[in-house]
Amino acid sequence: MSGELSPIDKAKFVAARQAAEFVESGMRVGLGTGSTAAWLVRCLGEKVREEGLRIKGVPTSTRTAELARDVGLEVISLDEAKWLDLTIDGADEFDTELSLIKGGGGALLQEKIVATASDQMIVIADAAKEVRMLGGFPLPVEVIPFGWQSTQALVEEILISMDVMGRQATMRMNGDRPFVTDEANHIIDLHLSRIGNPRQLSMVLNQIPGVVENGLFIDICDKVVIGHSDGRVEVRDINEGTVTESQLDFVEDENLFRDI
Ligand SMILES: O=C[C@H](O)[C@H](O)[C@H](O)COP(=O)(O)O
Repeated sequence: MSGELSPIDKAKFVAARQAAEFVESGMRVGLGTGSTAAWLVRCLGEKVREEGLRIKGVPTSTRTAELARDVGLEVISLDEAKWLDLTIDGADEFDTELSLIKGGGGALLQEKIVATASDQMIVIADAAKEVRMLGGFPLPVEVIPFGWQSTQALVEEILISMDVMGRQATMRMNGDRPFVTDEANHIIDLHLSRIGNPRQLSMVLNQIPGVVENGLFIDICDKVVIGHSDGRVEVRDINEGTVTESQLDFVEDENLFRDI
């Protein structure tokens, strides 16, 4: 990638740049997956090279692990880290309670395990990810391949019984084959348009035997760093209820602009 960033990439970049300031030397840091999290990984790589930041990173997917190593981060497994100081990740949607939909890139399982094993989770997002009610983005549900069609039928039955809007469930495809996650599972996307009670839906979905996990992150995220394409960054904190705002410059750094 070279030259001018698109407005959306500028927004993702400034969110990542700001969030990288929460990372301190000595920390064990969960590294999210996706295009926004990739900016974070690049920013951390830059801080390691330029400022001597010393951290151990736990990636949430094979592609994040690859990028993290490429930019010079020390990568360890969650089992080696056991517990993390902080996880920084992207999201597909967030609401006013900082509940999230994640898994657009299929990494929701590792992402939820890593975020839950962290003292703090910070989400980085462009402003378009903010919604009044979750559900506009299809909700990913990770299922084991064995009997996935029966699992999908059970999911659909539950959506009907809960009277959830939309109700359509589709197998995520990669070409003409089902998409396969890092854990060798499949993803069923639920096209719901609005999720009135995300907590209840999450609990009910996870009770179906073939369901491994779903992309609703409830009471996991502590802060959202929201980037705008003009360089403005807002930070919302669930505990302190604070909103801070700052303005970041775009930094022309060839290393940061490498393709994922
Ligand atoms: O599985 C993917 C992750 O949950 C991503 O963090 C999420 O889809 C957001 O991705 P992006 O930053 O590319 O919009």
